[in-house]
Amino acid sequence: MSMSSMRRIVVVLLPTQDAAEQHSLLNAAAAMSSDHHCPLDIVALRGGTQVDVTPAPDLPAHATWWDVVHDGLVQLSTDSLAELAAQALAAAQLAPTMPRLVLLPPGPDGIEVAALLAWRMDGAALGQCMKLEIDGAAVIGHRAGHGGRIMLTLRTQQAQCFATLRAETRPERSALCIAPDRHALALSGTLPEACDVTSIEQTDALPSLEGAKLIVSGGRGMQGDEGFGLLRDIAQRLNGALGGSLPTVDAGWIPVARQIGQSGKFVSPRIYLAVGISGTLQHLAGISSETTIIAVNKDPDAPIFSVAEAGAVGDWREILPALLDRLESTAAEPA
Ligand SMILES: Cc1cc2nc3c(=O)[nH]c(=O)nc-3n(C[C@H](O)[C@H](O)[C@H](O)COP(=O)(O)OP(=O)(O)OC[C@H]3O[C@@H](n4cnc5c(N)ncnc54)[C@H](O)[C@@H]3O)c2cc1C
Repeated sequence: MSMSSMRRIVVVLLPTQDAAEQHSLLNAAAAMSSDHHCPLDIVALRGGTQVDVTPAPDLPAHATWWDVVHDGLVQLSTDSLAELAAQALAAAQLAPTMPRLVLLPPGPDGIEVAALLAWRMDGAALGQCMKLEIDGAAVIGHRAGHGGRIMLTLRTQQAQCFATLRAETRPERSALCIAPDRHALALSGTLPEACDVTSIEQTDALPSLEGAKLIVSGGRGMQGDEGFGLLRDIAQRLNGALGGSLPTVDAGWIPVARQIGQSGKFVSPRIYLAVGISGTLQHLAGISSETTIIAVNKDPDAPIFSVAEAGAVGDWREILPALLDRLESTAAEPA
């Protein structure tokens, strides 16, 4: 491969991202770097009080890890993170003359920081991609548009490209660990001033998907509000969060903030109860490979059963009321 078509891959890890998302991105970036013989740098950002990220996934031997700490990074706003990322890219001297593909973890913070960096560095912003290819001097990004209703293919030759990447397939559980070439960088450049934050009380009584240890999730098979009412009661009993597939958001049964999948949220609970969900790749792409899936579906051949650790074949109309009764009677039993 000629140097002119060589592209450096730089992964920027944010302190606001959860470990499963970071590992999934690192696995995908490592595979791309090995396939295309591209240099790979990982820039892990954190404030002075945050714990550092251990380079756990199986990284290629040629990877370089930059542990970047800034004592002034207290407020984790996307403006501060973008500023720190820009300072880190300059300080780590990641050959700005070589074309770069800069990758951030998927999710709202990653998307915003990628866009801010593209704007600052006059590069191409490819948005939240499900797949990225390097074809000579070009980078090709595949991503969903209009909430997953159309697929976009974006091709750019720009030297600086910025994207988030959520891999299409569930990454393998990673084998630990090749320690990459590791450097520490302490930065002290000015960061944007902290702004006042006003908290707005949530109207939704259930916990949000972010950080939830248990998620009760429904699909098109729930057929409406009655089914989702039962799921909500079960989630409340178990102190879990409520989620759903894309069609349930389209139907207005749950808010878009609770959509799980490729064009929705990435979640990594310990347990994911999937009811009336068929288990398409686009839905499973939003669930960590570390999560234990329990499925309820009336179709024994539904693909969700091939990834579920336990399940029940049957109609939710029979299974869920019995489950709720059981939870209520257990709660009522004297301790
Ligand atoms: C680019 C792109 C992005 C996408 N992004 C997402 C995304 O982020 N999230 C997402 O979810 N989808 C996404 N999709 C859509 C995805 O392809 C599927 O259409 C969707 O995941 C299917 O949702 P579902 O499982 O709820 O519905 P279905 O596939 O229709 O499955 C319904 C299931 O319910 C079962 N069922 C029916 N009645 C009952 C009953 N009474 N009791 C028990 N089981 C019952 C059926 O057997 C069936 O398995 C995306 C698609 C594209 C092209």
